[in-house]
Amino acid sequence: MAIQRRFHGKSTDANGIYKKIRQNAPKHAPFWTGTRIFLLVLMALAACSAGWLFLLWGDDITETLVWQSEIVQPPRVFKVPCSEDYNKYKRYPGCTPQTCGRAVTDHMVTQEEAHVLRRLAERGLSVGGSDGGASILDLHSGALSMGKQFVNIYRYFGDQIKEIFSEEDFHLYRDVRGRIQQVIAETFGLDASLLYLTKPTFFSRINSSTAKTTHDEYWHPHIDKETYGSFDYTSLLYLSDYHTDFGGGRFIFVDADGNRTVEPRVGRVSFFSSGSENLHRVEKVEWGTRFAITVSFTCNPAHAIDDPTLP
Ligand SMILES: O=C(O)CCC(=O)C(=O)O
Ligand SMILES: [Fe+2]
Repeated sequence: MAIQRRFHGKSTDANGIYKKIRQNAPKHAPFWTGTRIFLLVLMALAACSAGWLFLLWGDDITETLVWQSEIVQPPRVFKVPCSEDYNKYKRYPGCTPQTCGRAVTDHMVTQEEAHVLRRLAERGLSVGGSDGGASILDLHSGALSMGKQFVNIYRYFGDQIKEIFSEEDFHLYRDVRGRIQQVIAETFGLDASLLYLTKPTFFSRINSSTAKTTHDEYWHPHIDKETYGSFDYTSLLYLSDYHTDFGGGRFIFVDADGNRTVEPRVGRVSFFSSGSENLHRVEKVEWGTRFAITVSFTCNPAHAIDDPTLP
């Protein structure tokens, strides 16, 4: 009852207020009608633009850090605060990440060099390859995906390996990794001689076929320092073009406030500190074939590996 009485009281007051508003309202309404139409048009335009942006960016991309069509000369650097991850490991002054971030440059490796490396990967992987998803070729350990497992390409082919790879190929591979090491050191303010190549460093080939084993599921979000242990800096050299050679397959940084992507381009080098500040994944490849090299670096000399040489 009490509630009913209060409701009636308020209702009477409210009626009075509405009457006052109506009395004070201007008699001519055209101004309001025009504004309403203007607002409706504005809302329709906003909805259309949102639709276009949706089509352009896909459903889960907040920002494209570098588009495939761009040519980035000096590294484009995006700083991010370092995670605590590095505190769990021995610190190496002059190398252990103190400034963290991501960077991309198209200026370190020419398109011709990238094409030579891609042909190397094509030849190596053509003799093996997984049953679906991603296949890898590691010139350091010799690991090559084959069906549902891996073989050692050097043992498998013996002397015939020289029919697949040449000294020049290996020379270029070593040279390119040296340049990448240099640009990482310059960008993060490190002493390049305190940075060491580490494992796994490998070529990847990804297509739209269904992965048959967990090894070949390349699309899961991950932190390189957790996944691989020794990594302090990860770099990726792309050997094929997003849009032209393959669809899907963009590299995505999975940040708390959204997803930021790097679109692969032949000769593009993308590099970043390997801790959880750079959680990332690769979008599923929808068509075509995507080639890349993951070149990894550590600050811990105990995890250093040598450059590969032809046996
Ligand atoms: O190929 C890429 O773009 C990323 C590969 C990657 O995340 C990795 O090798 O850890
Ligand atoms: Fe990774």
